[in-house]
Amino acid sequence: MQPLNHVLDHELVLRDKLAQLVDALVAHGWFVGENFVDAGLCQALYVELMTLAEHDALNAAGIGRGKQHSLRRDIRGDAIHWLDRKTLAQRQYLTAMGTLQRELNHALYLGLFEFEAHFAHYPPGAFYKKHVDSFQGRANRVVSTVLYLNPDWPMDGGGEMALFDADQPKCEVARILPRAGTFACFFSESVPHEVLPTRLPRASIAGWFRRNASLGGLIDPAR
Ligand SMILES: O=C(O)CCC(=O)C(=O)O
Ligand SMILES: [Fe+2]
Repeated sequence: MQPLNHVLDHELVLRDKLAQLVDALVAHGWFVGENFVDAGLCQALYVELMTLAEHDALNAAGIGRGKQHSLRRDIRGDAIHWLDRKTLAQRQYLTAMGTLQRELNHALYLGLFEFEAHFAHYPPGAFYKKHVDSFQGRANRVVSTVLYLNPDWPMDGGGEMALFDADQPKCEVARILPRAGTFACFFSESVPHEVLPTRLPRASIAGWFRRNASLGGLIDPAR
């Protein structure tokens, strides 16, 4: 059995991390934390994604949802695999996101009811042009998340995520190196962001907390 103070330490570290995340979301609309997710878990997720990539088990990512879905390599060049809870590492990550969902609902009354996420692999040269993850009036994606998985990332590796100010979308406010353990989240509707062209294979998990949005009797398509 773990000594009680050890368990309490962990609990306090988690509380502190979640409080920092919530404060940043409220103040700026976005949060970035380095070493935010356990290194062993990131390593397991990285191995899983790279194995999927080696076995051609990823699908070219598109834009738009439902009938509007289309492939646009001029807009985004990643290949994806939706998390399906089949491995322990995925279940551990989804459990952590469940904790974050409860905290966001508790602190910000966001009414989040679901989390969807996919692995993403950007081969050298790939990028994702500036966009927002959810359009006003169709706000079923409320909070976007990204966990980076590459064990090392050189300063000249490219592939950073640039975040832009919600009120001044031309104004870049952060540039994030995609290093394992770094976790970013932001409001899906208001924070424009972009993946700069990568020079190395780039591994991540993009995820979204959703609210149910059925439109005029139409059930919103899941993806
Ligand atoms: O991988 C990233 O840094 C961001 C990915 C992204 O913007 C998306 O998948 O919508
Ligand atoms: Fe995005």
